[in-house]
Amino acid sequence: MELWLFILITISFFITFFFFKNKKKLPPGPLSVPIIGSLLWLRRSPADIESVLRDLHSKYGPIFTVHVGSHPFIFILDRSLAHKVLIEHGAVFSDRPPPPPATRFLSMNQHNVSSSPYGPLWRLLRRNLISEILHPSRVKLFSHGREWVLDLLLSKLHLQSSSVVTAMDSFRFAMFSLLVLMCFGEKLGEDAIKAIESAQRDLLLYTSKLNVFSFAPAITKHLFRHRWTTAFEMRRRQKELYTPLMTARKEHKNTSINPDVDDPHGDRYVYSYLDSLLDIKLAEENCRVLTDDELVVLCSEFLNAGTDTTATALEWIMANVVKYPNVQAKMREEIERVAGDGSEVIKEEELQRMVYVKAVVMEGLRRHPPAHLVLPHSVSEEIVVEGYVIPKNASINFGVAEMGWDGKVWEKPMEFRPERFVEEGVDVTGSREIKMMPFGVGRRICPGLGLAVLHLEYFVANLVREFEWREVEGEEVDLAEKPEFTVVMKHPLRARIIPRRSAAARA
Ligand code: HEM
Repeated sequence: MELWLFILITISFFITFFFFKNKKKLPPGPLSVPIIGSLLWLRRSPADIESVLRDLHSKYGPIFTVHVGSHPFIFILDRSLAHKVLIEHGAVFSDRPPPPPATRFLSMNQHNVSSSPYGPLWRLLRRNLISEILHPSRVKLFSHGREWVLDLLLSKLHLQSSSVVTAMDSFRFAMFSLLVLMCFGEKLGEDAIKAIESAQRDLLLYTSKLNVFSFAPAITKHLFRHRWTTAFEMRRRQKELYTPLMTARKEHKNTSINPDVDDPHGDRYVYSYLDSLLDIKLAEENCRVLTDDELVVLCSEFLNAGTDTTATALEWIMANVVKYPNVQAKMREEIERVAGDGSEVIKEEELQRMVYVKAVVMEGLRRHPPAHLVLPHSVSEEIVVEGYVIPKNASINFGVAEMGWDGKVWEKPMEFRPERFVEEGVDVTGSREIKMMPFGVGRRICPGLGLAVLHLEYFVANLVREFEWREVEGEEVDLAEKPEFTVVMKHPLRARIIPRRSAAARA
């Protein structure tokens, strides 16, 4: 064959190949300008991004694509389509996109529940978390911990009751202390908990700075090297704080103490999340146990996943309780009817009979979901949805807030009306139909759903029983939002709290 003919055939082959390759019809979206478009997108604030997504939804419909670099981000803001992909095609849509290479150390190469690919490791870690810690029978074992933390929280609030309280810090600390107990099995002192909390938080807030590594990692890794080393140093600090706790638990495991009897420190020994992780053997990797770095990553995930999410939801709910005295009065009436007006705290069994308290919590999660998007999903194989190709390298996300605010399902969706859940309950798992999805739906649904709802009901009911929550004179509660790790109140809740019973009655 002549050389020129060979070259011509080769060129035609490549042109045809790329033509067909590029012909894949991705969901529609704005034209992307390489590099400049990506840089502009990366510079946007999270608040901006949400309003852009809303505009793109009205322009392009229920599913659309945004390109950052060569990476397609696909968004679904429509309830029925979300149901179709997350429930009907759940096995395909439950993967996670790989993190940028420069940040892989944060998840120890995806060796945790939230970032591991849909496969045997994820199944093992998730099943362990649910069956050993988050199953209702296990959650019950920590009721003493909830009473302990509630008592600390109420005592702290009582000390501030003559002045104005900014509640969020106390809420976050309470949720964190509870999770530390469930994670390490120990009731640590306030200073120790605070040290771990600040190490966690520093790293968590810093991770948003690592987003730059998603774009041209070969270059950004050198340009932003300082960010990488800072995050690395923060992880080292975290490990330093965890090490004595891990050592204590390993020693406990080796001394064959009967877990059903009291431990040498006088506290009841309760099997903790860390204990369950120490018992894991990775079948796919010669049955090895988890390394210390992997234990740090998994414990850190447990503490992060359940703290800000629950504390944020608690703050939003209490903000509405302060803003709407009629809601507070109805709760108060129900609490008294079910639990009497004795001096004890509300018991977890009593919550089951508090229909209105439960409705307030659900309405809070619908109107103010702590996460407006879920964690990014990806598909395990290329699939066509509504005539569009969803490629394997795409990150896929879902508009949680938009779904809970859909006027086709909810009358006056932006109003805070717990009554809607008294008349008719809702299935937040969305298995038949999605009406709201504050915890995601499908195979990656939040495994902490039950624990989070229990914590919210327990703390909301007891906070309302203990204090009357009032607006600060001249300061209307402002429900403006600000996206951080979760979507928090732009102006944190400040309230005047008046004890409903004397300190003597509490004692
Ligand atoms: C109000 C509180 C909470 C909210 C609103 C919430 C919300 C969410 C959401 C939206 C997701 C992502 C679902 C997806 O990717 O499709 C998620 C995942 C997750 N959550 Fe929660 N969460 C809360 C509390 C908790 C608690 C208390 C824990 C555990 C202690 C927890 C552990 C996790 C884990 C491990 C994942 C990853 C699941 C997986 O990838 O398989 N969350 N959560």
